[in-house]
Amino acid sequence: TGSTRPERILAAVQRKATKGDARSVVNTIDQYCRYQEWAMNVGDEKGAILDSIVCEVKPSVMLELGTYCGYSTVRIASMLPPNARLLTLEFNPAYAAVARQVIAWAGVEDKVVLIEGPSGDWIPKMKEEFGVTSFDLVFLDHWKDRYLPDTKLMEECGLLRTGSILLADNVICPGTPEYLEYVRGSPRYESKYFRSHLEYTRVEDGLEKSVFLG
Ligand SMILES: O=C(NCCO)c1cc(-c2ccc(F)cc2)cc(O)c1O
Ligand SMILES: [Mg+2]
Repeated sequence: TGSTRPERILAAVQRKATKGDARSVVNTIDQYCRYQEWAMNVGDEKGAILDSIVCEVKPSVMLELGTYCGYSTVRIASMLPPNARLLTLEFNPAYAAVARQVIAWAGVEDKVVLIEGPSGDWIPKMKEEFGVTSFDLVFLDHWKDRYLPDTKLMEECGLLRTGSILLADNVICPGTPEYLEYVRGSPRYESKYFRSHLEYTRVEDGLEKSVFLG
């Protein structure tokens, strides 16, 4: 049995990135996925938009839905102050196993809590299990048909406060039509589209930033 794509990405990180240097981990993954084999990381172009929003919000408590290999986890964590926390949720145990090692190699494990399992099960437990009051910023990058149900669940569980920001990847490709319709049509959100491209390609994609108004 051969290696998996996430395992090959991890191998590239452990071979080429400087241990403890988060930016070199990010650059190594971008290099590998642009020139060796494509993978579904948010990537460098959309990643720069993500960086600007993380810098603007300066979240104390942030949630990422969909860890995959930990590329955006590392990218975000490298921009957070020491006392800030990034909770990241991954359903797929094989992805989570790789992400843990990428996060450790980058040296950001102290700011990251990686949680394995279904978002629908974990979101209602965030307060009791992780002492979360509300999220300052949520990055949605998991199964596209879970963006809307999980957003409604976060509302219902009181995990969003006035000013909480949702940042959603892939709203064009693969697309999240029901989610877009909801946040753009709801009086409870102020939404804005950041046009970009699908990671490492010329295909259109973008990020939707939605501020929860309470
Ligand atoms: O499914 C995705 N994420 C959740 C994984 O657990 C995902 C997929 C794609 C993509 C795939 C295949 C294609 F042809 C185009 C896009 C891109 C992404 O950025 C993604 O986040
Ligand atoms: Mg994505």
